[in-house]
Formats: sequence, structure tokens, C-alpha cells
Amino acid sequence: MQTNKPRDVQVLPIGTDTTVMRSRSWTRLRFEIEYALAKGTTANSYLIQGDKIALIDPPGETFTEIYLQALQQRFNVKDIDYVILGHVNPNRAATIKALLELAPQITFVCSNPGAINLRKALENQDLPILVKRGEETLDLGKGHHLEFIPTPNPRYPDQLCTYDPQTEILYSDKLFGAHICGDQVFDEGWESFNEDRRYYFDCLMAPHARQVETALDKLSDLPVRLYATGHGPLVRYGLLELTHAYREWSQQQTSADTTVALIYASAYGNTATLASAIARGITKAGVNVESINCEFADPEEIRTAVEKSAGFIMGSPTLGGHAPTPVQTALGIVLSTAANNKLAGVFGSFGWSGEAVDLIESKLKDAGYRFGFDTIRVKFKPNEVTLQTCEEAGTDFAQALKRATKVRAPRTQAASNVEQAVGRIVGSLCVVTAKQGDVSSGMLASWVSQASFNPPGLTIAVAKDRAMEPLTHSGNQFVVNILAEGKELRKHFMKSFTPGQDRFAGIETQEASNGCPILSGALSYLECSVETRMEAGDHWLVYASVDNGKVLNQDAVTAVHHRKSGSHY
Ligand SMILES: Cc1cc2nc3c(=O)[nH]c(=O)nc-3n(C[C@H](O)[C@H](O)[C@H](O)COP(=O)(O)O)c2cc1C
Repeated sequence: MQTNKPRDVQVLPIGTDTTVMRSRSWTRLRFEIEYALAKGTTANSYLIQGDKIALIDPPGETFTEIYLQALQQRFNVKDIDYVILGHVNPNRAATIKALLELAPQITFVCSNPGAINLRKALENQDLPILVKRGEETLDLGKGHHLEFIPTPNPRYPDQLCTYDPQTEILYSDKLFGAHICGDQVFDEGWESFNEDRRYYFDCLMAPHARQVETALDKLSDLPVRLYATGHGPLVRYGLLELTHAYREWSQQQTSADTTVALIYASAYGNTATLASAIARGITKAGVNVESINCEFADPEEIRTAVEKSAGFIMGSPTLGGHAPTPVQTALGIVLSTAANNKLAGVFGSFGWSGEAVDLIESKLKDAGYRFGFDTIRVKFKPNEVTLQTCEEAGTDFAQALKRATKVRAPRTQAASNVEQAVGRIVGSLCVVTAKQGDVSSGMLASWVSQASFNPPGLTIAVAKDRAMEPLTHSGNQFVVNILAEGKELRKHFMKSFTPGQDRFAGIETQEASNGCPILSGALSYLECSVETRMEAGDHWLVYASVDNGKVLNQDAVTAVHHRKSGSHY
């Protein structure tokens, strides 16, 4: 959903004395992997007006001004008693400072790690903060006797959910959200959000599925009528289904046979962003990730995670020419714990010299570990291309682990009758190409079928671990290049590409009207828009309408892909 609408703040009463304020960014965001679906997002903040007034989760600084205006139109901002923070994002500091100028009496409410982050972000050690560890409540009057549930995880060690028994609303912070911007405040027709919610879960929750399960356990006794999420639509209609789905998706992760320990620290969030993209690449290949934020993990936790993992990946920023102390400690534990047949990987963000990444890489090399991808070094904040590289590196890493496990398993038998029979299905050989912003990709595909006449439509089966996968969600566009008989293009796309490698280097392309590359050597091409996709085992079945197309070579014949077995391409 690409739109030029300006940012705004949408306000709606959602319960007794309770109002939501949704700060809306309509345009595409891609500074973190979870925004790849490019549908904008909302930063949801809440106001509870009991005898005391509490504000939950004010938005980041791009909204400070219009958010304060929206508040001031409804009540006297000077009267705010509490600001409750589901997690502390340094980006919120500007809005919090502006609130404090208007209402210096504000008392903050957050978890213990949240208090540390908040004091740092506001550079003020004397802030009045009520720290909530789980037992304490906060009475705002008029029945709003708030309860607090810390739900820490490696990505947000300070996450705190808030429950209001008066309205039966759970302020769920990052849990149960989605990155979608729209006019709809609640989730009526909730099934239409399934794809976005799943993607959000896959990016933000799957890397710490174990902690998500713990959070679900803690929340399960509360009679909740509404999840007041930090992002996207509030969850009312599909609440039970979404809760159930979170449980199921988490279990899918934690029950996977192979696990990678992803061990990192990040002072300003850049290395954490790289970690998320790598984790996304690993989990989409069906391998579990156990994320460890070294700053908040004890040595035993690191040791256990490394022991039960088939591989480990370490990430660090460089600060003052060094890796931060928790990373150095974790490195010591890894070196003394991990057998050197475990696959390793290293990444990190740096500013100018990047000694931390060099140090980790050289220590691991000296200890004899094999690397699942070339070390990733990113200067300051990653962009969408570096995020794509990270995601692809994660997938390569997971695939290498899966191959290693397969080799050890007994040799698979010859193709079964069913596989041989399925293998007789033929498809035309195509290359699917897509470009979104600075990110482009292309892949060979022979599981392409016409699916409808009106509108002209087709389906493509895309394996879940394909690099191309993030570009084939609803609303995305791509080009199907149907190949002519002959080897050249087929050979080019049969190659294995390294993470982030330009897949179009050395071949002639033109730009389609939807911005994606057309292979000039193709027999014909179709410009497509993804309408919907269905989960089909280890593939996504993508249905797309054909918006435009042309035959480029009238004389050639479509390349057909013949196979002996239906268990591989
Ligand atoms: C206090 C401080 C010291 C830093 N020292 C170094 C350094 O010695 N070498 C370097 O390459 N980058 C240095 N940087 C840059 C950081 O590595 C860079 O900002 C990186 O993106 C931080 O990653 P993070 O967001 O994961 O913490 C320094 C940054 C700060 C704030």
C-alpha cells in the first residue's frame, strides 16, 4: 500500500475512560526487516482517564508535535499523572521530554530494565519511576486498578504488558501486533490480517519463541476482551484465534529439530537489527533460532543454548575499539563450550574501525570453526540491501545445517512410486523477477500455472526458504519471464548466489512498467500483482493477477522442465 498521505494521529474511544491514539505512518518503512511488507504502520498510544490520568506508550519523535496537539484537544496535558512504557525506545525520548516540560509531575511506570533504559535515554538519573516486577499494581481510581506483567525477551528485555480489569483490556506492547496502516482501528474481518500478523510474528517473535510461550502462559489467566497492541489494528474479534496461532507458531519453532544460537549485544540497536534479519533468514528455512542478548543473559543460559545448537552466530558492535564486555564474556563461553564441528557465523555494526567483528572472527577461525556465511560488517545503520544480505546469509546458514544433518541420516531410498508419478507433472521453465526499493531478486520457477481467465491469473509455488520469498506477499509485484528452449538463462539462474549478490549482473534486462526487471532474452513476460497466498507445506502458493505482458520472441518454443521425481525441482 503505497500512499502519499501525511502522517496523522487517529483518536477513538475504545472503552470506559479509555482512548486510543494511533500515530499513523502511511508510507513504506524499511529500516527493519519486519517492515518489509511495506504497508506503513501505526504507533498506538492509550489514554486512561480515571481519577488519575495515565498515558501508555507515547510515540517516537516524528510524531511529537501532532501527537501533543491531538492530546491537548481532548484534555489538559498538564494533568497527566503517569506515563506507562511497555518498552523503552530511545526514539521516544523527544516525545517524553516534551510531555515532561508540560507536566513535570509525571511519574513513569516501567519494568526494571525499562527504568535503566529510560534513565539513559533521558540522561536523567533522578526520574521518578515506579518499577513493576509483576506483583505491584497501580490504582488510577474509577475501577482502573492496573496490573503489570513483565514479558521480557532478548529483543525487548524490558517488555511490560499492562492489564486493566475495569475494561478487560490488555495493553500488549509488541505482542499480537502487525505493521499495517489503515483507517480500521479494530480487527473486524480479522482473517484479512492473517498474512501480516504471521509475518510480524515470524520477524519479531519467532527468534525468541521460547519467551513468547512463557509470556502466553503468564497472560493465560487474565479475562481479556481486547488486545491493545503497540502496532496495527487492535485485536477484538480474532482474539482467541490469534492467541491460539501465537501458541502454535511458537511451538512450531521450539519443536524444530535444528537450532541456531544467535548471540549478540547492541548498544544502539543496529546490531540488533542485523540479528533480526539473520534470524528471519534462518527461521524461514525451518530452523529454530534461540536468540541471546548477552547483556541480559547469564553464562549458564549461553552455555546451554550453545550446547544444544547445531550452529552459533555472534554479533557485536565496536565501541571504543572493542567488543562490549558481555560479548567478550560470551565469546569465552562459546570457545570453551562449542565443539569445533559446529557451524559459526559473525556479524556486527561498526562506525569506522570495527575491531569487535575482526576479533570474534579471528578467535573463531583460530579455534577451527567453519563459517556458514562470510562475516557481515555493516557501517552504522543497515539499509534494505544490507538487510537482504543478512536474511540470505541466515538462510544459507540454515540450509548448510540441514544439509549436514541429511548427510548423517541413512541414505534416502530411491524415489517412491508417488514421487515418480508426481514427477511426471511438467511446468514451463520461468524466471520470476522482482524489485522493491533497492532490493531485487530473481529465481528459476517451474511450478507456474495459469489459474484464472478473468482476471488473467496464475499461481506460483515459492519454497519458504527462497531469497525471493519476501517479495511475494500480497500487494507485491513481480514479473514472470517465460524462458525459451536453450541453456543460457537457465544456467545463469541455476547458479548458487552468495548473500546479497546481484542476480542480474551480466545479463540483459529492461524495466517493466511495475518496476521489476524483464529478462530481454525471455520468450515472453507477464507483469503480475500478488492477490493472495496460501501456506502449502514447505511452499507458499502465490496467486497473482496478470496486469500486462508481451511475447518477446515469436519463433521460439517454451522451455519445459521434465523431472524424474516429484520430491525435488
Ligand atoms: C561511544 C562510542 C564508541 C564507538 N567506538 C567505535 C570504534 O572504536 N570503532 C568503530 O568502528 N565504531 C565505533 N563506534 C560506532 C559504533 O560501532 C556504531 O555506532 C554501531 O552502529 C553501533 O552498533 P549498535 O547499534 O549495535 O550498538 C562507537 C560508537 C559510540 C557511540
